[in-house]
Amino acid sequence: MTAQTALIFDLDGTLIDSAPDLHHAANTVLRHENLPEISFEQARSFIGKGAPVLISRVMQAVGLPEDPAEHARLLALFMREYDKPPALTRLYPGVMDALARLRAMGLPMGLCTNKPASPTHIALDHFGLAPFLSAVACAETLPQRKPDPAPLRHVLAELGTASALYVGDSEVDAETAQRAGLPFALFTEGYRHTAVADLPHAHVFDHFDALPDLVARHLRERAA
Ligand SMILES: O=C(O)COP(=O)(O)O
Ligand SMILES: [Mg+2]
Repeated sequence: MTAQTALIFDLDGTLIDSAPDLHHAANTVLRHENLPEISFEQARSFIGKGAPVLISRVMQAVGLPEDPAEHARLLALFMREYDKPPALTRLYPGVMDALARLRAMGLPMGLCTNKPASPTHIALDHFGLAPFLSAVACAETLPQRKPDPAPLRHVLAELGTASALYVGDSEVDAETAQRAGLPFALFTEGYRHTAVADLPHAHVFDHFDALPDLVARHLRERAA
C-alpha cells in the first residue's frame, strides 16, 4: 500500500448523465406491458440504488403491487433494454479533460457504482473512460451495495492507496463515503434530492473544469 491518495468516482449522475437512457429503458418496458409511462423527472429521481430498486420504484409509480416474481420479470425485461450502447447518455462537460489532467498529476483512479456490471462496462468503453479507471466495483462485484461502505473499501484496496477522495452526486454516495471514513466531493449537477448544505461533503463542485484544482487543494490540505 502506498501513502498516496486516490480518486474514486461514482458513475450515473457523476461522470455520465445517463438518466435519459434509464428513462427510455423503463418506458420501453412499461409500453410493452401496456402500463402508463413515467416522466423523466420520476425516472431521474429513481436512480442511485441500482436497477432492482429503480424497478421497485417504477412498479410503485404505476400502481403495481409489490410482487417478487413480477419484480424479477420486469427487471429482466428492463436489463434487456439497459444492456445496449447508451444512445441518449452524455458525459458531463469537462470530464475527459479533467481525467487527463488528474492522470497527469499521477493520481490512481477507480470507479464505485451501483450500476449493473454489463451496462457499466458498455458505457466505460463507449465513452473511452475505461483506460483511466484501474479498479471498478459495480452492483454485482460484492454482495453489498452502496450505501454499504464495502464496495468503496474494495476499490480502495484494489488501488492500493492509504486513502481516497470519493466523488459522487447523491445521498447514497455521501453516506457511503462517510461510512467508509473517506472524504467526499459532491458534484451538484447529478441526481440528488437533498439541498447541497444538507449533504455532508468535504468539497463541492458544479463543473469538471474545477475538479483538478479542487483535488490539488485537497492533497495540499492533507499534506499540511
Ligand atoms: O444506477 C444507479 O441506480 C446508480 O448508479 P451510480 O451508483 O453510478 O450513481
Ligand atoms: Mg450517482
